[in-house]
Amino acid sequence: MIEAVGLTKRYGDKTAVYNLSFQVRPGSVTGFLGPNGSGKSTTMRMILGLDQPTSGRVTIGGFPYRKLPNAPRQVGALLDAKAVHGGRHARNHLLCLAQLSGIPARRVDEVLGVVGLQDVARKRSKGFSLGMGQRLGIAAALLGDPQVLLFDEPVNGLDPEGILWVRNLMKALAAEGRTVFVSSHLMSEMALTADHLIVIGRGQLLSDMSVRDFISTNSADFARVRTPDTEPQQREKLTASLTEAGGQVLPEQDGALRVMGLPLHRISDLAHSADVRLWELSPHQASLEEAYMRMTQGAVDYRSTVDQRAGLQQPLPPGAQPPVQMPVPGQGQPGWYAPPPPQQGGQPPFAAPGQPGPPAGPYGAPGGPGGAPAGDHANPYAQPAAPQQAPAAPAAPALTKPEDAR
Ligand SMILES: Nc1ncnc2c1ncn2[C@@H]1O[C@H](COP(=O)(O)OP(=O)(O)OP(=O)(O)O)[C@@H](O)[C@H]1O
Repeated sequence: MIEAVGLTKRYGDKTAVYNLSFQVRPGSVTGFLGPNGSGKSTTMRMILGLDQPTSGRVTIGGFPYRKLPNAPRQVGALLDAKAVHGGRHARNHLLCLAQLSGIPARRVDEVLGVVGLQDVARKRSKGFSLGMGQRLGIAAALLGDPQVLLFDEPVNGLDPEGILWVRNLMKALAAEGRTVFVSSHLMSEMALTADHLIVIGRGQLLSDMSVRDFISTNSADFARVRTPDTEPQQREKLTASLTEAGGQVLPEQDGALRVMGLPLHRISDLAHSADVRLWELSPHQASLEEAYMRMTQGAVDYRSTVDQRAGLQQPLPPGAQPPVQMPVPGQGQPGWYAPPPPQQGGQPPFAAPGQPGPPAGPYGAPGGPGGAPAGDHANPYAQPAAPQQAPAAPAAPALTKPEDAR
């Protein structure tokens, strides 16, 4: 188990992580979600002893990483897939890592097979695509057959087939009882991969709950109701009638109403009784991505001015509380963006009604046979598809993090 207690990290006057406490348990995939710059990588580096907390502590199995006996056999991590000596062959790179940690050479060939790089094992990694680099990084993480695995944005640069493979790999590793901690800024991906979610914004905890609870808390049903555009008084009349009947009514940016707490047939009856004509009455479900954006929108460091003009800061649904954000030294004023007044224009973030994406997902159960003995010759994670070939394309991947540019 990974446990953080009051974890805080400051770089000069910049607070990257503030008073973060959470637990990551074995046997499940825990998604670590947050917008760019929210402190995910910093937290992972502190877990791995690569950065010292300014205050608080984080332990793995009760030990800080640096005091963990035989750490490379217990903990594997993919932090930065580009941190590879590009002049080395993929196999040599893994061999060096294995030798440093006293891991037998045959394990190198095993993990190359696991990640589907066996056919390019003797190619220099500087010719690798971003996706191949990710696979090599994942191979390195798996080398010591560790019980605890950390992956920082593992699907970065992967094609859809690669994303599906990573998703199944994570689930298979967790099904074997391992602790799997995966960071991402994509809610949709985590909803399909993770069992549990830890959401942070500006280095602070925003949510810590199972995916199931996150979905039931955040993807409430609602109805969209539209009255004739030419008769605004009809809209007001209906709003009053629905509110009086116990419904929660929010204006949508396109002039429709979002109604919660009343079934469709009741809305229809109420409109009829109030002598209001309807142009639209349709059932919807708020998407998980929308809930995540709402949760983190006050904690986004980098925001397009176009987003602001377009009203991408969404109102809270009735009853929902904005995340409590304590002022953090070095982070300026924490903010919750108030809903724009209905007349100010703007659009909801998603044109179509959302699909919450059940955690089981369209891809079914984990691919690996749970409980397969470690080091078994049968490859529990191997993908059926052919490995990617060495690309002719240039290798230089796009910089993805602000710190890469430093
Ligand atoms: N070594 C450093 N020195 C100064 N500031 C840093 C350093 N490392 C991170 N930061 C800052 O701390 C904050 C958190 O960064 P971090 O990389 O942990 O976020 P992240 O959630 O992993 O972001 P991303 O999703 O973009 O990778 C950012 O504002 C970042 O610029």
